[in-house]
Amino acid sequence: MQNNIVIKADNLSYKVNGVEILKNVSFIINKGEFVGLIGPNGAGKSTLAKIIIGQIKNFKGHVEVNGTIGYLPQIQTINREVPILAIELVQMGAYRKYKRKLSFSYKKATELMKRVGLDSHINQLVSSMSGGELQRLSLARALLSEPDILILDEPEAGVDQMGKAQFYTLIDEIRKEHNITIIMISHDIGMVFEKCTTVMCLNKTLHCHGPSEKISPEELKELFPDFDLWIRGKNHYEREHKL
Ligand SMILES: Nc1ncnc2c1ncn2[C@@H]1O[C@H](COP(=O)(O)OP(=O)(O)OP(=O)(O)O)[C@@H](O)[C@H]1O
Repeated sequence: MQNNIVIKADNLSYKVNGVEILKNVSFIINKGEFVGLIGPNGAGKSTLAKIIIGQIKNFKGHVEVNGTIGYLPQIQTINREVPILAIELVQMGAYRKYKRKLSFSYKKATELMKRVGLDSHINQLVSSMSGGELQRLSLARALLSEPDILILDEPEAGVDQMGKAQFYTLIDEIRKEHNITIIMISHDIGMVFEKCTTVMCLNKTLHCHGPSEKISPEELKELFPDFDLWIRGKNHYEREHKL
């Protein structure tokens, strides 16, 4: 694989109980891209992410990953009832890398919590944190193992519009600071077109894929026939904020 390619997928297909979830999906993602992965409910976005991270193995086709991956699952999957402190949740991100010696990761976890704006929450119970705070906490946890690629599954769920915009900006800054590649699954088409360098539109097959400015509203309308928010980027954002 060429040096600048971090993920190469060839003809990925996946069925569950005879039902086709993904069909002949092929793409290349280059180092440093900020990819927005969009598509309607049930399009196969999370399934594709699980194939890339190696959680699903019985697919057809081939996927090659050049680098380590940090994964932020959907926020709803985090069990908020476990009595654990915020800093401990972040340290858990080093579980594999430091082989259980969590004390090694304390300093780094503290630095990352500061970077995501949670320095005053270090000793707070996870159960008492807000949705937006929890999302940034998960980001710090995923960054602890210094991944080359970060995959985020709907990080904006449960976060208000302003929180969303701040989170996307934070992700973009971190992408540049750490020189990492980001794949973000999202339902916020406007935000994706504003912040991501590349857009992938999936609905079982890959409908369109390319630089965000090259994807036409017509292509999006084809994927989201009932969707009236295809007016891209800034216009959509300004409308949302009534600027
Ligand atoms: N283990 C499974 N058993 C049965 N069906 C599954 C399984 N995993 C995924 N599916 C189905 O595959 C389809 C794609 O699911 P997936 O979660 O990948 O979609 P998605 O694009 O991430 O959707 P959403 O935007 O709603 O989160 C859905 O119809 C889902 O019900």
